[in-house]
Amino acid sequence: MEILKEINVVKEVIKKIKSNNQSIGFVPTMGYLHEGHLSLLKKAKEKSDVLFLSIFVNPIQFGPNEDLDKYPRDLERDVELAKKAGVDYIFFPNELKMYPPGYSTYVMVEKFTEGLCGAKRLGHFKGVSTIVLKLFNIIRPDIAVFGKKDAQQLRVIEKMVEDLNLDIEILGGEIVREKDGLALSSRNKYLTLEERKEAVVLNKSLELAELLIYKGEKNSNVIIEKVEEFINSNSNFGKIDYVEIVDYKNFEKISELSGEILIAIAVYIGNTRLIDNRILNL
Ligand SMILES: Nc1ncnc2c1ncn2[C@@H]1O[C@H](COP(=O)(O)OP(=O)(O)OP(=O)(O)O)[C@@H](O)[C@H]1O
Ligand SMILES: CC(C)(CO)[C@@H](O)C(=O)[O-]
Ligand code: BAL
Repeated sequence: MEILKEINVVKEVIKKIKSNNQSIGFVPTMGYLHEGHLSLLKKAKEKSDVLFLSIFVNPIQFGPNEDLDKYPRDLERDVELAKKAGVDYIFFPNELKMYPPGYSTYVMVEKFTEGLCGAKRLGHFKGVSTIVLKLFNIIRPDIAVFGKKDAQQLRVIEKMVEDLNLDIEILGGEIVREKDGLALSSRNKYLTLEERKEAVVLNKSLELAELLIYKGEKNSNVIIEKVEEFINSNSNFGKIDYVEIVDYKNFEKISELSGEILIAIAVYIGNTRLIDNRILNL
């Protein structure tokens, strides 16, 4: 496994791989790897000849009051985990090389970024789609894998690829969870012991939503209300950022549930903002 830091070196490596007619699989991350990331790497490896992982805490997707500075980083540990996962190359770029002074170009996927995390983290998805397109242009992957935990991000990237006619297959990886149901996230590290216990409330509230839907409830507002009630009455540190239900394909709010739907939630447990969701086919 090699760690590449320079964009022009990556481009040379890519040229060689392409000239050997080998396919490239790619998993973009912000590092501090966990089993969720490893499952995406496994999926990408199964479908490609050469496996690329990028580790880059992308400053332009963080708002001014967010956790850019304290976002967990541990390259040494990431390198060991990546080796075990069969990664061939880690792209670990320097911030100034990605965004040199005078950097001016951004990508904006409209409509799909208006609600959910897009409404709560202004500018977040502009930063995500911009860095992902830059990474795609540098690495030129055949396939790229994104986690369903960030369901809106996955849909935004699919839409960008479709709208900009990129020849990249986007795959979604299932959400990997702790034994008690909490979705793995690098940000779980911020939780105190008490907050960690309480964080199961996200998954449990989604279990309740699923149960109500399978019992026949079709009204979005009823489900949203019950999920909010559940979170509020089962947590001391919890503060709801949003609970939303949209049609997963088009990202439009729906009042009556049918087809492929996304129930997405963001909840602060103490100061830590966690997200979780269910994608259901009704
Ligand atoms: N529990 C999980 N299961 C599957 N994929 C995941 C999981 N957590 C993150 N991913 C995916 O890993 C990729 C990189 O995400 P990222 O590096 O932001 O990790 P993260 O754990 O989501 O961090 P954070 O939640 O703190 O932003 C994304 O495509 C994301 O959806
Ligand atoms: C896709 C991504 C690596 C872009 O910075 C990030 O948003 C993430 O880790 O999900
Ligand atoms: N997992 C998406 C990256 C972020 O929260 O900024």
